[in-house]
Amino acid sequence: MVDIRVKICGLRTVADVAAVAASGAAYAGFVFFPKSPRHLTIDQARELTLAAPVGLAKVALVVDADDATLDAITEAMPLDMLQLHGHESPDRVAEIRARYGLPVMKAVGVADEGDLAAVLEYSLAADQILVDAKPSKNAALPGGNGLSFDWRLVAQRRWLRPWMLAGGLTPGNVAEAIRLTNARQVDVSSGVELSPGVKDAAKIAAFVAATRAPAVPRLR
Ligand SMILES: O=C(O)c1ccccc1N[C@@H]1O[C@H](COP(=O)(O)O)[C@@H](O)[C@H]1O
Repeated sequence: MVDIRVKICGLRTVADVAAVAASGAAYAGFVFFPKSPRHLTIDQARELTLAAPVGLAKVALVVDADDATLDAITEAMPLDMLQLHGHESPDRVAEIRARYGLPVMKAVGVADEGDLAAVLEYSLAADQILVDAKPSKNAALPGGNGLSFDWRLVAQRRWLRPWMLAGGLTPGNVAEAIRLTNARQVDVSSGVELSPGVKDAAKIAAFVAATRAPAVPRLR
């Protein structure tokens, strides 16, 4: 059985961190985007990252952040990865990667085949690509909307960089998403919540368990 690496994003409490660690997820995501119900202050995020056990990778999610914001975040807490979820150009991604010495995951929004060109564009600059659903034009958030895309668009894709599937995943659909796409990494936020920003330990455990289920057939 292939071990699928799971990222649970948008943690807001020490109990969330404990639930994610207990679930066997590989990554814990912390959101720095004031419009999000999952937004953390630097002090809040510092407390959560310090509570994370060794082995749980701590990911800071930012949206078009400037250097001052990134300086403040990276100086205040231990991090293992930066997730760029805005309109950062490939040059800006490379600049951030060099400046902070942390692996960078660039989010690419997908609604149709044409959007996949961006995966190649960012593959030289970023360490990983997050393939997420493209938000609607009037969406308040660039991610974390519980919106999925047609997974067949990324079925069996092989790219230069490791990639992670995101967008509208839930404990109920993640096994099928993995089966269809052959993704080795998955990311979820709203699908493991009781309400926006309120994570549920049982849903987190069920989500990770669903990625481990022997019923998930491998395609090769
Ligand atoms: O979660 C947020 O609030 C968020 C805010 C701004 C940008 C991205 C955000 N979340 C990311 O979006 C994916 C998909 O979310 P969902 O599972 O569809 O709710 C999530 O995993 C985060 O990486």
